[in-house]
Amino acid sequence: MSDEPRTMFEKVWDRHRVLEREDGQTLLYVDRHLLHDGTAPAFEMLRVRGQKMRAPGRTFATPDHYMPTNTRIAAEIPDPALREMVLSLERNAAAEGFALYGLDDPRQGIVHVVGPELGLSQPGMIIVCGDSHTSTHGALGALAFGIGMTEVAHVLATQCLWQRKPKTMRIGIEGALGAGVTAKDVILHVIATIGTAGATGHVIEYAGSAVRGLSMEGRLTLCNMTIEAGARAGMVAPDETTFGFLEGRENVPTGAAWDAAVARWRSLASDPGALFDRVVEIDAAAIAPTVTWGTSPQEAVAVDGRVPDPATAPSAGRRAEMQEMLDYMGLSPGQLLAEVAVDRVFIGSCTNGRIEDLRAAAGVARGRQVAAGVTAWVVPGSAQVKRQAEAEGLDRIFRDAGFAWREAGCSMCLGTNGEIGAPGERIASTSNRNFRGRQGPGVRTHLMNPAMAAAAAVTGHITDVRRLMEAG
Ligand SMILES: CC(C)[C@H](C(=O)O)[C@@H](O)C(=O)O
Ligand code: SF4
Repeated sequence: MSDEPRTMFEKVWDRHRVLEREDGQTLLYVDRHLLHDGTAPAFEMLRVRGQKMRAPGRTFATPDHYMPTNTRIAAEIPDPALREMVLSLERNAAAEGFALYGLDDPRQGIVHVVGPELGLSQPGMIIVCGDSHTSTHGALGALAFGIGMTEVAHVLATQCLWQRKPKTMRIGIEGALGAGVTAKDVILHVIATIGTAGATGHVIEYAGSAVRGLSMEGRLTLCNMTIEAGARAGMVAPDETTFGFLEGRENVPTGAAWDAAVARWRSLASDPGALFDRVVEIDAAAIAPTVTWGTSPQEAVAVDGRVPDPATAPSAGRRAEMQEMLDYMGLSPGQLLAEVAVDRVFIGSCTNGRIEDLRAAAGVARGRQVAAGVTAWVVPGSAQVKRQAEAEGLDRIFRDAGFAWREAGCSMCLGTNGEIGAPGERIASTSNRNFRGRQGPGVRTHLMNPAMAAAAAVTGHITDVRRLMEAG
């Protein structure tokens, strides 16, 4: 290895290289393979080839996408195809011998909440999963990315993966975040700044004082939505926040092995002078609580702002695109965001379904009532988050305010098992994708942070949570 200063990404990449192919692809060793209940086709590929899994001990699974959040009994899944997804994961776990945190396991949950929570996701690892939001785990200083179904089969069979080396991007966020501004607002602001294709082909390292100041939950939210900027992965250098979060978790080393791991993890940070292919600077103080108005995560503005006017678009193409989004969203140019009424509220997902998110939402819901005509759901990101919230009495706060308190899973983020809105309904959602029809045919989604979603629930319209806080 040369003495050139290296980025954190390069250090992790170098340590996992098995061999290089002439066409520029690298074979990487995979430390952790996470599976969810959409993985059945990959096991079918193995069966067809007569292969067995290479390293079941490095593989961990949990049902999340296709399990409804009003029951824990797979037999009660109404759609036979979805039921089969969940049941086949159980059969494959039994046949191949990998760990399954099933429906009756206190560790079940959304795979991207469960990995960090159980200490399966650790600094310096390569972590893959057949799911785009695998970028989440990079918050711990891992190189974590989503892979396709044939790649899942390849990892199951070999524990290795061919990849082309991505480019690197450093996003520095310096300064202090304002009142009511969360990691969700930071990432929506980043995506609005660089665009949904802004980081295509890159691995982003988030750095700067505002990132250092984020909790682990906040960093997980930041890296989670990195994929919505087109990036391959997002990473944050491990520090005291990371170590404090990991220490004592189920799969984390203890005693002398812990000390050795921490020493190794400290050396992962990008070397001074390491070069990135692209550098972006963001002023933390310029970030407001942010809400999307369109049908792509980049169409986001400050909550105290107005719906943009297509007349101001820089090109005819963009003007037409904006107009189409406004038509779908049922919004008018120049309309105040804070005047837009909502029908439903969804608090949950791998972006914002962690304990800190539920605490923030409960802080707003406490002593208030869900507005008449609004249906509001809280769906914990994992069974462990649910138990913790219940131990803190958050479920009572939500229920007393009129929110539904559900079992852990992807739920309305993905919209399976009828956990969707009705056509034309508007949802304030803490999830990560506001694509057309994502939360049901004709449904309009506004992405925002958990406190703002709770504020929308109790006022019945999009609300600047800072105003609600001032009002007491
Ligand atoms: C179903 C799954 C493969 C998909 C993904 O890859 O992201 C889902 O999690 C999503 O959020 O749309
Ligand atoms: S919560 Fe949503 S984004 Fe996350 S894995 Fe599930 S469906 Fe995908």
